Amino acid sequence: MARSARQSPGETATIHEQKLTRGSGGELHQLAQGDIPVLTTAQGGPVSDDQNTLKIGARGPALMEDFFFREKIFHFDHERIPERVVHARGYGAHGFFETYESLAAYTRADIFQRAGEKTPAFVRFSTVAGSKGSFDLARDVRGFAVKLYTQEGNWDIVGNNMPVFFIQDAIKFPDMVHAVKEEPDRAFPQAQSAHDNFWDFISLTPESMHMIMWLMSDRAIPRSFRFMQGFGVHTFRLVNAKDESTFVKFIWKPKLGMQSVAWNEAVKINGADPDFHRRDLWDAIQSGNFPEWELNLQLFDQDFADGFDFDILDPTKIIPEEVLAPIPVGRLVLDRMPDNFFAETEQVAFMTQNVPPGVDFSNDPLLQGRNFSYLDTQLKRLGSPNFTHIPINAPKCPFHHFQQDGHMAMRNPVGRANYQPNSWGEGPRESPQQGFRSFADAEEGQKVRLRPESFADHYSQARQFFLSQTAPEQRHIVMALTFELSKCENPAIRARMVSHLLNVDQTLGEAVADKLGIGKLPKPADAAVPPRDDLPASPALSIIENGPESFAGRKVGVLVSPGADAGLLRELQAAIDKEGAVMEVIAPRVGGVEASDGSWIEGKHMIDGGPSVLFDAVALLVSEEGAERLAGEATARDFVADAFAHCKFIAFSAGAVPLLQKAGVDPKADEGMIVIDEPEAVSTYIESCRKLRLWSREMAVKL
Ligand code: HEM
Repeated sequence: MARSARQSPGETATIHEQKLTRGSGGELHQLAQGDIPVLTTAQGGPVSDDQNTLKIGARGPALMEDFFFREKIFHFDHERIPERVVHARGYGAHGFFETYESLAAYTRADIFQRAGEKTPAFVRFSTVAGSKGSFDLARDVRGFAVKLYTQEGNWDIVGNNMPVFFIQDAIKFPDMVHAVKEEPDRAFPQAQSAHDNFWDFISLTPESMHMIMWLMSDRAIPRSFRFMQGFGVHTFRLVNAKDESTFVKFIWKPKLGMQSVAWNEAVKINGADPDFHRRDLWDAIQSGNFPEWELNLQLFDQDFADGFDFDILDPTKIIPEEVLAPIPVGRLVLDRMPDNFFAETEQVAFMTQNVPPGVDFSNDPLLQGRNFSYLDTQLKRLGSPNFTHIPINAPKCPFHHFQQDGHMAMRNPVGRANYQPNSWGEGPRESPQQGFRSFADAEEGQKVRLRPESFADHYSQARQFFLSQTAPEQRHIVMALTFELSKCENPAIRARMVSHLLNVDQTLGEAVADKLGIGKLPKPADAAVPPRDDLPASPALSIIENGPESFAGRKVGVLVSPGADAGLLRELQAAIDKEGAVMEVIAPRVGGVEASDGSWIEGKHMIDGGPSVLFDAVALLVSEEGAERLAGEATARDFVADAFAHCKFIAFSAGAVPLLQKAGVDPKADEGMIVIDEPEAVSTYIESCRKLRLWSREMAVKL
């Protein structure tokens, strides 16, 4: 009888604390033993060697017969699915929605019938333009897509962190997305709107001007997904048990308040931590700090719609909160990260047309188009009409239908009847009482391709948004437009955009023209209808005006050196904990430093890997000798100079002065520079941090 050749030799190798087995070519093998299961093929067959293909002799050709290798590589070769055509980069989390009070007067949706009802939820946040591997701090809209697994099927509110959109009709969506994505001949820029094609399209699409104000504002560079609002954008309907309809707009408001970063900071964050937003959500949820939003409804009837300044079907318009107060109706809490990113976050399929009975659509032409697009795109992306069989997409309520077969059918019907009506006495059957009934709106008219005249005002609300911003926020809009347009090679596009900005606000147009070096102001663009200047400012639109007055959920970076005051660090840690914030230590070496009292301070970051852009505020707890030494390092000087330039509150021990000076920062520059040699000063520092940023410094640093 022939004996098989030796397959895997068994010499032991010790790599630090790991005991492995060494193969004949020096490669390492980890063997199953104890509780560690045996590796198998996808068919369940146990595997003996996962390091070497099957060959003729150790140096010979590989064999087709190696079914294990072939299965492994075959599967790997097919791992990728198409990324989303938009919103490719995203991050999701599980949680629940809790209803405050019954809304039965407005809707028969089961989710709103009982106070205290908890409905499972999955939320995916995203950027729009960049591909799956792009960075988090792009200047971009953020997707805010919520899937509510209600007792009457899945309800998806597929929203954004801005309440308006670029275009009024879905037929323009492919053009708009083509224009913003990388240019097709050169395949760049990635995840950036700062290029000719985007601004060419925008400057020829005046309906986008309101959205452009939002996109150029700080809303486009949020500090965290946790600090963003979300909007359903369109007008929807709620329909009650008597089939009466109320118009509704959906708004999510973050409990921790809104916050954004500065553009100069965003650019640096993208280099320091391209996963900044992901990591932030992961860290918060894993540490039990569950982010929360309140769902607010703006409810109105036909009379309000008829009397409102703009068409409520136009997705480039808002209803200001001062005109129609939002009503909080429930809270959304995110308390669990997915077990597997691909299975859940990547495969989740949101669709605007997923609404339960009691929620209905309006005729907004953008929404109507979306209702077609999302189903279509899921088939392309997930590859089978059975994408609802994937657990993240399956309803959590009982469901019964006659759809069958197709690729990867996981839930297959049992029994004889796969049609109805049938005479087998088998269901499921329709229910006029429980089933979805479209609101029976009276519609009639000619079949036309027409934009309503009521959509023609493109500038008034753009102006209202701009004038509702605080001075620093207006400056940021000017700087954002200047930056973006400076990346356009074609001067005609820059000038064309300025011609629109003059219609939004004369000072805005002039400021951008000046910064771009456009000598002669262009004529204001021809407006379809004259822009209004009588819309009152809406303070609700400003982030700064609506600050949280709390530092909860934020992060302090503490730079330490050998000889740092451990007692002060403990005081600081206690005060930050009490505030509901997080402290992280940055040290010259990640292993940490010895404090003045001989205790050891662990580092979370090394100075090169922990720049101040990763933190909301910083503290410099360094000895004088440590400061002298750090002052010789560019990363340490940048740490301080950036924190100052980004208008952050800076606490420092007296020893830190040489470092501040070498970084070009005057220790007495303003009230944002706080000496903390005494424990009492720690509370002054934390109180200051509640303002989040000292924007009054901005003019001095010319951010
Ligand atoms: C108010 C306007 C819009 C908003 C708020 C919006 C929001 C979103 C969000 C949040 C996502 C990402 C969903 C996720 O996280 O998986 C998304 C994806 C997508 N949107 Fe929109 N969108 C808008 C307009 C449109 C329009 C007009 C169309 C097409 C006519 C469209 C087509 C798509 C497609 C094809 C995807 C990719 C879906 C996927 O592959 O899963 N969107 N949109």
